[in-house]
Amino acid sequence: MGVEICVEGLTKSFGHQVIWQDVSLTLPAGEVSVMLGPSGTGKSVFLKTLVGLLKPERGSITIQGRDITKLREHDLYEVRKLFGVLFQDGALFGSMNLYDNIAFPLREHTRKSESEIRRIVLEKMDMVGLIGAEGKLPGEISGGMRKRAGLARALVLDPEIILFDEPDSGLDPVRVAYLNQLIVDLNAQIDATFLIVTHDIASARQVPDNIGLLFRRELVMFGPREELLTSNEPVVRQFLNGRMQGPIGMAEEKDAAQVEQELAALGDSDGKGTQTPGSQALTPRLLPGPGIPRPPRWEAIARREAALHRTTVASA
Ligand SMILES: Nc1ncnc2c1ncn2[C@@H]1O[C@H](COP(=O)(O)OP(=O)(O)OP(=O)(O)O)[C@@H](O)[C@H]1O
Repeated sequence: MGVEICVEGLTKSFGHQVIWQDVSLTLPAGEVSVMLGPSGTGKSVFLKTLVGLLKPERGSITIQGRDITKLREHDLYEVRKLFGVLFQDGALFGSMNLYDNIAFPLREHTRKSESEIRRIVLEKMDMVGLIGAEGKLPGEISGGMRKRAGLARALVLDPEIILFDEPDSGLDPVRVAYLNQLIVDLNAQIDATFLIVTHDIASARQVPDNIGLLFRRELVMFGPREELLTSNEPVVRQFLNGRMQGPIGMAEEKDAAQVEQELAALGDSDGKGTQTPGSQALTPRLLPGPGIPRPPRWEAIARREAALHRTTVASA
């Protein structure tokens, strides 16, 4: 069914370098959340901290009533079984064919028979559209197929939470569209809690229930997709529109006067986000494919989005 992850007051540093501080958010059970942020703002560090690979200095991460930042290695090992992680390059073993790569967690962490393992591996390969490629080596297949193989491997232990680290990196737009559909379909089918780190704005607009944005060592915003997409907060707007004008600079932050000037030139209020709330366009959400029932939460989301649409139309 997926589990909720509740993060409170989380701070992570490496030596004197604070990566982010006082991050608080709740990833709702079974929902898809996306974490955005300029390069180097610590999105991958956030994923690694959630899964217990990095220890934060302060704050808590509560999963099923336990603060995983306080767990000893043995208990952490148990909690990690709740997670499936899709690393950027799929993180496959180059010398093993896809079947053995995907079977690996089952052989390592369970006592299932080879026939049971075969059933599970083929089921997951089917879910990600890789049937027939069992004997291929990772080096013989495309980047998109490697991602899907990594995803099948992340699924074999039936995780409650799946973390995706830039699943779309290095893929062409068509492969990204297929992968996004696969993510939405999978979420509807297995109901796990998904957190996706991505730079792809089109994906961030269409796929998640919730969006977060890390910037200047802080979580600028985290909330329902429609709230972020219609937000007038300058950092959020700049990032979601992928433009140069705004608080986010090439290498460092810009000064306030420059930001104000740029936003004024764009006709974007006074740079302080004082436009009418909800005046930004809301991209339609990506729906599960034919034959895949929509999860129950979709009705409530559709009502929320329709209400927001009515407000937008009324204020236009
Ligand atoms: N193990 C580590 N030790 C020291 N510094 C680290 C470590 N891991 C990450 N960092 C630093 O943390 C910062 C954030 O890195 P991270 O990879 O999480 O950023 P990101 O937002 O995922 O970037 P990108 O979008 O470019 O992938 C970087 O400055 C990086 O050098």
